[in-house]
Amino acid sequence: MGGPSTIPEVHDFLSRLFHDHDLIPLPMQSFLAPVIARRRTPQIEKQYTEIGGGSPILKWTKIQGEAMCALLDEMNPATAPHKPYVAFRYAKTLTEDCVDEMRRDGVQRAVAFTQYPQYSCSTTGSSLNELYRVAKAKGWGGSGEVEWSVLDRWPQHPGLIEAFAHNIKTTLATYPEDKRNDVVILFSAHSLPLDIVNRGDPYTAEVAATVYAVMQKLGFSNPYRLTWQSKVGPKAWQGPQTASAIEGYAKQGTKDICLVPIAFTSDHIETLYELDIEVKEEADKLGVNLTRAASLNDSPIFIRALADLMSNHLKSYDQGAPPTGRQLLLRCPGCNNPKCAKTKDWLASGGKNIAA
Ligand SMILES: C=CC1=C(C)c2cc3[nH]c(cc4nc(cc5[nH]c(cc1n2)c(C)c5CCC(=O)O)C(CCC(=O)O)=C4C)c(C)c3C=C
Ligand code: FES
Ligand SMILES: [Fe+2]
Repeated sequence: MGGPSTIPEVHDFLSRLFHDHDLIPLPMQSFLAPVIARRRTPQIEKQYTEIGGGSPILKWTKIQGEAMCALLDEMNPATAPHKPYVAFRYAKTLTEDCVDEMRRDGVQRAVAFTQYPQYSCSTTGSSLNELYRVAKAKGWGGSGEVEWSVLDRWPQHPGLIEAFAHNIKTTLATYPEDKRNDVVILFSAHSLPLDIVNRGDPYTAEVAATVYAVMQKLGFSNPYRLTWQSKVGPKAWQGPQTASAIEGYAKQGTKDICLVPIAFTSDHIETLYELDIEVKEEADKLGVNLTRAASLNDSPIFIRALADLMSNHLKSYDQGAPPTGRQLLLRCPGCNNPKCAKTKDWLASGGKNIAA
């Protein structure tokens, strides 16, 4: 997805986001998207200003990619050297610029590695559809110049689970020992509109799978719930919302809550503004002592997990595994987006067969 690194980039970021029919299918999209983007820009600019003048997502993604590749060069000398490229959906580096850069470098073998641990057609699906669109438009996919494979989801990778559990334990350790196990752990994920959930999107189930695995790793030491944040617009979204869950628990007498962002691997506006400023202020008013587990960012456990995932992926590919997992090839039962079918066929062929 990416985020604007500076305030002047906010408008273009929002404009691309609202033009994305895979994320937000609007009627008369090319007319409405610029209107909504323009109307929303001042408020979002203010939020990015409050978190230091931009999104740190590019910084973290580069750090993670470079550190992962340094480890991979040691773990997998057979496929070295490894080089990370960033393909954001709505901010720089955009997928089209990333593809140009890869082409200039003469890349012959590439892995599309989603940085969303849990798969949603609105996020990873949209990014893969964009990769297909760009490759086709530039005559790159299907040209035989490059061989693609895909790492499309990793909601329960043991290293990911360990990295989350480690950061949670670090935060819980700040509580007095006699209160520590009573702290309610509130896992918070970006919500989805219910029509997307009901279309059969895998995200809700995969986020829940991550949460359960983390709690298992923690030995179910604390009571916990999964709640959903960042609802936008008038539609019905997956609930309960994180802010109302805190309100509900405050009414029930809960004093200590530890928030855990579970569907992003680095900080951005949803953690730094929505959780740390907006939700925190509300919790203070309700008399709830709210803490937050750190995002994974440059966690060495997490970076080792990325390298391990990629190393296993490259090794099994070299031993004859297909370019994509089976799960990527199954469309949502309610999918009526023809782009999904074309992208999946293209990826199943390792980026070799482009549809006419
Ligand atoms: C797992 C992550 C995300 C899912 C799933 C997701 C779905 C989703 N989002 C919107 C609408 C908006 N999202 C916006 C910002 C935004 N979204 C995510 C992640 C997920 N979105 C991130 C990381 C960010 C912020 C990037 C940053 O730099 O911090 C925005 C823009 C901000 C705003 O206007 O409030 C919108 C709009 C929908 C409709 C959707 C599912 C269909
Ligand atoms: S919307 Fe899920 S596969 Fe098309
Ligand atoms: Fe979003």
